[in-house]
Amino acid sequence: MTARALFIAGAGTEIGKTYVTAALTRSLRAQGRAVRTVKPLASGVPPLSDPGFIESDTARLLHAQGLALDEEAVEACSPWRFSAPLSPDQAAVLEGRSLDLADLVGWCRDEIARTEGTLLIEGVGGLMSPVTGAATGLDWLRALGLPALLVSGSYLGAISHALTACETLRFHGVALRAVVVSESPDAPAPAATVAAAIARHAGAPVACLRRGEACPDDLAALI
Ligand SMILES: Nc1ncnc2c1ncn2[C@@H]1O[C@H](COP(=O)(O)OP(=O)(O)OP(=O)(O)O)[C@@H](O)[C@H]1O
Ligand SMILES: C[C@H](N)[C@H](N)CCCCCC(=O)O
Ligand SMILES: [Mg+2]
Repeated sequence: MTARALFIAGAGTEIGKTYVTAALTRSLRAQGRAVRTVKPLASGVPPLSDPGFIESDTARLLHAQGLALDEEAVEACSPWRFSAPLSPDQAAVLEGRSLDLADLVGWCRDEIARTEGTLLIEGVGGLMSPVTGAATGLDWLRALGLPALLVSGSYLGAISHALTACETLRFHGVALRAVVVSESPDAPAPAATVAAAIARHAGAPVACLRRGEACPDDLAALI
């Protein structure tokens, strides 16, 4: 069995990838679709025993899948976890560890092969944030050959960040399934206005997720 898989990339960090991925996961599950959601490489994740773990991407994604927060589920969702809230390569160094792109790609390929239904893979930081000492998130995405869902914010500057990421994906031949604008706090323009500006140049459908909103049906229908 081979999953229909999608890579959730970011125009930057802390802009809503996990929020959007969790919302999408809930929406697909509510429609009765088989979905598995993973964040293979995660930095800023304290140990499971730490009360702060509940705020981690791994915890949020497990919660969206209705899974228990136990060691087995955590390991299956995020096999490479680092405590420091830094670029993962730097966080790994602080723990005297390192990560090889081939291992990360191999793990994802195995998940794609054994998952039934839809597999959502959340990336790390922005599209070109480092994932190892040598490789970026774009290298990871290209090696997997998956289509991308690009998550953007709506803060001032987000339009250029999103379109720069769209151009980079296009240049490297990565299929862009859709862009999702996740409303940033205190943004000076409505998220819908930012989404419309991105839509004029993105060459892909653009959806908008207001603060606290669930996944819009038109976005779930694209996945
Ligand atoms: N549309 C939204 N509504 C409400 N809260 C949101 C929304 N988008 C993002 N957030 C909140 O903003 C914060 C950052 O979002 P999130 O963790 O999804 O970013 P990220 O892109 O996944 O970051 P990272 O690069 O660390 O993976 C979180 O607290 C999240 O819950
Ligand atoms: C800790 C943070 N929330 C993410 N997990 C990692 C973001 C790395 C960004 C690196 C960069 O592009 O400068
Ligand atoms: Mg995240």
